[in-house]
Order: sequence, then structure tokens, then C-alpha cells
Amino acid sequence: WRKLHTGGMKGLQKEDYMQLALHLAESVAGQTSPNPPVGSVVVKNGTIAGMAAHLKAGEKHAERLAVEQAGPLAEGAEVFVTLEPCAHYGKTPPCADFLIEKGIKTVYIAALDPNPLVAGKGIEKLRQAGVKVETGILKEQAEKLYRPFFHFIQTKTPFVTVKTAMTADGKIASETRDSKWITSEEARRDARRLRSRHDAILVGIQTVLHDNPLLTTRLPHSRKNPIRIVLDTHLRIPPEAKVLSGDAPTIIFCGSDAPKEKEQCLKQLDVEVVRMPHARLLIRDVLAALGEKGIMTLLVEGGAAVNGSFLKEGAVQQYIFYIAPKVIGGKNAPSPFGGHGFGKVADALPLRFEKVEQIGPDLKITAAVQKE
Ligand SMILES: Nc1c(/N=C/[C@H](O)[C@H](O)[C@H](O)COP(=O)(O)O)[nH]c(=O)[nH]c1=O
Repeated sequence: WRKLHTGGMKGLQKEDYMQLALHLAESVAGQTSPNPPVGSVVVKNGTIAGMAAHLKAGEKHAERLAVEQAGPLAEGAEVFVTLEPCAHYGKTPPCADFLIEKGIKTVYIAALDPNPLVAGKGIEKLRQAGVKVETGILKEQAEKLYRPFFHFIQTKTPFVTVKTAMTADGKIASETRDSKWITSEEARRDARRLRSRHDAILVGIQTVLHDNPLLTTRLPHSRKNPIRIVLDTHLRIPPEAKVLSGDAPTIIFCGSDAPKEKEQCLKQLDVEVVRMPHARLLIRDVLAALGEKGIMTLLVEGGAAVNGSFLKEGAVQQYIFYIAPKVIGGKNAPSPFGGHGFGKVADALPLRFEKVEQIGPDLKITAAVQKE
């Protein structure tokens, strides 16, 4: 990437072009759901003849846009693409056929598609047509970017991130349940940016009753607000709750016994109410329903009760902890995870700390759940 900035185009290696394609893909992550974010670069005689990202589900794919930009230069060109070109008719015609038709000489691919319907088919089509194909360039970086998409394809449920903010002694509020504010404005802005990269954000009714959150991004030039989801078994949410405002779509999940008249009143507020088949809300049923709606990434902002159920259910793929340099104390001050947790330390959920950053005065730890 530095080479692209400083050394001009001369002497670029294939990894440099793939890095550019990955930067393009990373820049659209969060806006292409339920499609993956893909970037592509077309190179002819050592110069960049096209570069593009897939911008929105249903619109043209990255490699098609980049090759179209190249025009007549596409003949005999090299194409770098972050995910294996599609070989099947989705909302748009297959890219593999398009690349063949345009006379592309070589296709470099970072990550292979895990979808059994398409895995390897695009590559096979290209090779049968005499196109040279090389895979696995910057594979690790691409597979990290595609973790949510791969999870969604394989499980048909959203990739779940739990975000929580706590003091250095692990409290999300004081004993009197005051929580304004644990972390700094910079950290809370960073958390709202995290929201803007998610398809949906979920909280429990306790958080609505205690914090009355708006659950929007409220960032300049930010993309659309995520869908707001509230787990509210008995439909206790007050009609004047801020989360019922018109700033973003809101879906409330309730149990089978929730009062019907409350459901009607919420529907008057243009709020979607999903009545689940059991009296108790089961996390796996909620996730299946969200997957059905094409929600690929879900940010769970708790509070403690909901976080506790997601933890117990093993339904989380990533945790993001914001830690403030403060000590609040109090044996009854709430911690991020309610419920009874795991009885033995040996049964604690194993994580892998992937990134530790300082955001203003606070720490931000991004942790992946270790595959069991
Ligand atoms: N109390 C804190 C948080 N509190 C998070 C709450 O769950 C809720 O999201 C907040 O009330 C924000 O609501 P809204 O959507 O912005 O209106 N989250 C944080 O990152 N730091 C804190 O100090």
C-alpha cells in the first residue's frame, strides 16, 4: 500500500495489487449485506486499468465494474479479486463467464468461497476456458474480512459481536445503576462507528428501561442506521421509549404469552413485533429469524441479562470490550454478563485477543471466540 503511495506503480508485486483490492473491499464492509464486501483491481502492462468494489447487494460485482473501467485494455489483462468470482446466476450474471468473454489472461484470488454451491466452480470455469488462476494471495487477511460472511453462509445466522463497556474493575454501572458515562466520548463515538458497520443492533428490555437508548449511529456522513432489535418477552417496553422513534427500523421479539393488545399498540407505532413460538425467548430462534431476514452481522449491546444468555448459548463469534480507567466498586454493581455464568474457571469461554487499542483514555480489546 505504501509502495502504491510512494514508489509509483513500478515494481509492484501481485501482493500489492491484492492489498489494494482488499482495501477497497474493507472500505465497503457493512454496506453490501447480505453479499460479501469484494474489491477488484485490473492490471495491464504494470499499470492499473480498473479498480472497484461491489457497492450494494443487487448491483454489479467488483470484478465486473473494474473490468468495465478497463475497456479495451481488459483483453489480456490480469484481474485481482478478493473473493472467488461467482459462477452462478444470482441477482447479476456470473462474473466467471464475463471475465472469460473479456479475454482476461490471469485471475488472482485471495479467498475461496465457502458456499458449497459455488466453491471452486468459478475457478474451474476460468481454467477450462484457458484463463490462468492463482489463489491464496493475502489469504489470511481476506479470510479475516470474510469471517462474518462465511459464518452467515455456513450457519444462515448472523455473525454476532457482543460489545460491552466497563470500568477497570469490570462494572457496567454503579450499585445505584448509574452508568453515565463509563467510557469517554471518543470511545462511545467509536462504539457508534461499530454500530454503523453492522446490519442490526440488539439490546434487552432491561437496557431500554434503564438507559432508554436511541441505538442509532448519529455520526456525520454515516450510512443508514442499523435495524434496532429489542428482546422483550412480555412486551414491557413503554410506548414513549426512544428506541421506538422513527430514526431506524425497530423489531421487537416477544414470547408466545405476551399481551396481544400491547402488540397491537406497538404495531400502530410502525414497529415490527415478532411473536416467538415459546413463552421464553430462545436466542437460537431469534438468530434463525434474523438470518431469515438477511441480517449478516449483529451487534449485541446487552445489557447484562441478554449478554449472559448469549454467552451461555455460545452464540457469540466476537467480543469487543471497552475498558475505562476508573474503579467504581460495589459488590452489587452489575458486571457485563448476568445469569450464573460457568461454574468452573476451566469452563470459561476461551477467547483470543486479536487487537488492543487505546481510544482516548480507554482501552478497546477485540477478541475472537476460540473455535471449540
Ligand atoms: N454507559 C455506557 C454505554 N452504555 C450503553 C447503553 O447500553 C446504551 O447503548 C447507551 O445508553 C447509549 O445509548 P444511545 O444509543 O447512544 O442513545 N456504552 C458505552 O460505550 N459507554 C458507556 O459509558
